[in-house]
Amino acid sequence: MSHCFALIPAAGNGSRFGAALPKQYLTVAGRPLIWYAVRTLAMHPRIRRVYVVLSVQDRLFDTWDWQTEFPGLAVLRCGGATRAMSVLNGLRAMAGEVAAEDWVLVHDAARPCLSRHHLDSLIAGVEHDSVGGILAIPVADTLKRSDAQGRIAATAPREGLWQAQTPQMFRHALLLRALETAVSREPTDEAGAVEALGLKPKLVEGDASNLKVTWPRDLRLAELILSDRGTYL
Ligand SMILES: Nc1ccn([C@@H]2O[C@H](COP(=O)(O)OP(=O)(O)OP(=O)(O)O)[C@@H](O)[C@H]2O)c(=O)n1
Ligand SMILES: C[C@](O)(CO)[C@H](O)COP(=O)(O)O
Repeated sequence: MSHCFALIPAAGNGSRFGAALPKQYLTVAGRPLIWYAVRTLAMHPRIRRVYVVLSVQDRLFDTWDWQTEFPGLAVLRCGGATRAMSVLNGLRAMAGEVAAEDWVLVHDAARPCLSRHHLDSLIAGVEHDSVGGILAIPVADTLKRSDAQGRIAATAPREGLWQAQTPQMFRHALLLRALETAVSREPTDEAGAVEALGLKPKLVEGDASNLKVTWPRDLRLAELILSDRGTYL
């Protein structure tokens, strides 16, 4: 039977957020933002181990006592210049412990509102799939294409469009091959690299609560979601 592992790329610097420190280390209810994703993944009964990929220059991760709460957490100091490079380096570093057919669930450090329910849906939806798949949500709003003056150039059809989220779940060997092939093109997610092999990952419907903290306004929304769920302990 294939096992499931989680890989959290956390080597970004949050340039769009624009804080004094990388957004994964901003404090949310007394804990670093990344703690919430680590906690949900580490507590899921199907996930054998959680790996975190840090920048080699990272001096902030170790200011939190991770080992008391999450003794199995594995820290890989091999982040790269792009998200794809960080994930690829992480996959290479975990290769000794993870079999080719094992599943790897890649999840952004900046998506703190991942829930047990999201993980259950993704694993159930993908574990018997031959390619793998991702959480995503169908586009709900009417889409407008802008011109250079910030005016509407066209209304774009939204049929068949989804917003990609994480986790993105693929077998270790397939994802490694996909990223080794595509990394120089800087795919913004794992599915993009797998698609470039000519494969069609599965879309598993998630929900908008699994948002990514990209801009400062996203942080308040994430805090409200976590607080509403009683996730603050
Ligand atoms: N070189 C990089 C860039 C990003 N990430 C990680 O990829 C995830 C999603 O990326 P994004 O929101 O783009 O984060 P940042 O790169 O930090 O933000 P920005 O693009 O605004 O600089 C985050 O967990 C981030 O830490 C990474 O591990 N290595
Ligand atoms: C992986 C991702 O979170 C899926 O939405 C996204 O692609 C991350 O990259 P971006 O920098 O926000 O484009």
